[in-house]
Amino acid sequence: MLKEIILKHLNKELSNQEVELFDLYYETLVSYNEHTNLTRITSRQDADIKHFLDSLLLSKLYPLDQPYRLCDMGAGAGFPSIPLLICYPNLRVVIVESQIKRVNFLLHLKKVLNLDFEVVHERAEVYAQNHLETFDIVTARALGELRLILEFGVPLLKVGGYFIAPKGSKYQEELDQAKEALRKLHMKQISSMEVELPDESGFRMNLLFQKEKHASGYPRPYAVMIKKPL
Ligand SMILES: C[S@@+](CC[C@H](N)C(=O)[O-])C[C@H]1O[C@@H](n2cnc3c(N)ncnc32)[C@H](O)[C@@H]1O
Repeated sequence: MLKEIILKHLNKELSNQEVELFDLYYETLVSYNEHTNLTRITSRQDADIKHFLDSLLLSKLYPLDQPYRLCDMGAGAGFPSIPLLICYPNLRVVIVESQIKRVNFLLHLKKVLNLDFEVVHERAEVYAQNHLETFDIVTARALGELRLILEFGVPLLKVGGYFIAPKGSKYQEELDQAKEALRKLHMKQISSMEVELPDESGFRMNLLFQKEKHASGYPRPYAVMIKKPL
């Protein structure tokens, strides 16, 4: 059960209201998924671990108890930002998602859960060009390799803001490849947290970076980023 999983791995007691919201989130996701493909993870046990717990683990990297502006790039069906918002309703969440079917699901979910967040139908790198230095925290799960998502997301951060990157077993390779991106975007690695998800559900390396200075000229157009990665 989610309550036990969260208590065990996050030492956090979910309130009845939070449990009800997660139940409703799960039901809404699974029933919408019957006509619109959003996720392959549909059993309750898998959703609890691979979606809800995995998202909430990010709260261990940095305290989220302030009204931070948080941007979740490519959130798909709402991960990791919606579980974080359920437990930290003080957050001011903006989701930037490029696929309309996922945007429509998120707007439906917003009504069903009666949560306050913004959904923008746009590519993250385009949104970033028009919203430089506006967020305290930027995150993205399964959106792309680290150096690419850093170029998408770091320009959105205020100086002093944090970039949170949940990564898998290839994290070291991605970190090595991202050296130049981290240098050019003035990002310093602050911490990392390694987690084995329960029930052999996979390995996680959650990475936390802080922005030291704003670098102008980023993000570059997508075609340039792909042709000449930082
Ligand atoms: C693999 S899914 C991951 C979804 C979610 N973050 C998760 O972990 O379950 C990647 C998502 O990013 C979206 N996406 C891909 N490229 C994007 C971009 N440039 N800007 C915004 N969203 C993007 C896709 O539509 C998709 O919903």
